[in-house]
Amino acid sequence: MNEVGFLGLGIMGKAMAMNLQNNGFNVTVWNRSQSKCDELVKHGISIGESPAAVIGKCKYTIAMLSDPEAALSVVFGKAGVLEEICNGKGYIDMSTVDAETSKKISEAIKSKGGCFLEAPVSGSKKPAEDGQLIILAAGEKALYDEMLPAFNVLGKKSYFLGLVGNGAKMKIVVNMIMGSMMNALSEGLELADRSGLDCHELLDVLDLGAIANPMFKLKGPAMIKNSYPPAFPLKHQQKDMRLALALGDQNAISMPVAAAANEAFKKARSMGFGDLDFSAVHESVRRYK
Ligand SMILES: NC(=O)C1=CN([C@@H]2O[C@H](COP(=O)(O)OP(=O)(O)OC[C@H]3O[C@@H](n4cnc5c(N)ncnc54)[C@H](OP(=O)(O)O)[C@@H]3O)[C@@H](O)[C@H]2O)C=CC1
Ligand SMILES: O=CC(=O)O
Repeated sequence: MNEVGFLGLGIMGKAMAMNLQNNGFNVTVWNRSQSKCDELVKHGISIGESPAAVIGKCKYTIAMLSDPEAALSVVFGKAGVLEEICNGKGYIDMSTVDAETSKKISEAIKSKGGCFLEAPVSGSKKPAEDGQLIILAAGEKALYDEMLPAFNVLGKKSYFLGLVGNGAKMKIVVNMIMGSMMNALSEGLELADRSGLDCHELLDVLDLGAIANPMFKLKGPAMIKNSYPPAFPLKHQQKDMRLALALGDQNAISMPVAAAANEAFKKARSMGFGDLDFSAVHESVRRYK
């Protein structure tokens, strides 16, 4: 397995496609905006003119797209995945979407004889560049086994979680927790600052105690400087909170903390911070001075 297709060259997709190419795979890419494909040609990566063209060329094709709408349109749209998927080909969607979207895609792929795996990832731009993602796969186990050489390049650990939908749900639950934690840090930094404390000392104290975590350590110093270079865009974190709240609705789980965090991310989006890092939710607290 060394010919792999890759659809979607955003922050994550570009890093993942490059990793595969640098580690012995021959990658063929497609992206809605052609300029992002052109940048990769100098690294030996080939370009397909549509999702269908990539599927036609490659036995295995990975997708890394922004949201459920994008994932569906690349599969069901004109010159989309469904036009060329067939017996003997595998489609692996690594985007963060809800379980219903994933199941819809799975059923369509299977109706054409293809194999499907959902495989969303935990870990951001840097883990994607370093091949240190956590892969949350579900769907056809045989395809999972065939994809392990690629997953071993992309990630530090892969899980097979069973039926399609379980990978999507696991990813959404993880990101719901992450989004709530980011809001707690934002409020904590603001409270420390406005009550006369040193925010760097707050981060030191947090880092020594029971709630130390890599996210606070990584994002905290930049947040103190009001700097939010996008690694995980805020608009995608808010999408994940929205999907988590919908999953909570389906299961009648009361989630007031997640609901409040979602409101803060929505506020930050309405303030124009959707394309910045999700830590920019800090601005929705800060600007209420
Ligand atoms: N960034 C991160 O830290 C992480 C992100 N994720 C998830 O991975 C996925 C990708 O994230 P990321 O790379 O950050 O996102 P980006 O916003 O950087 O990239 C999104 C990609 O989706 C494409 N796209 C958007 N809408 C459409 C559409 N209608 N049709 C076709 N293509 C479309 C974009 O194409 P174009 O270039 O033309 O706009 C681009 O290739 C998301 O689901 C996100 O939640 C998961 C883990 C970490
Ligand atoms: O989905 C985002 C991440 O950091 O994981």
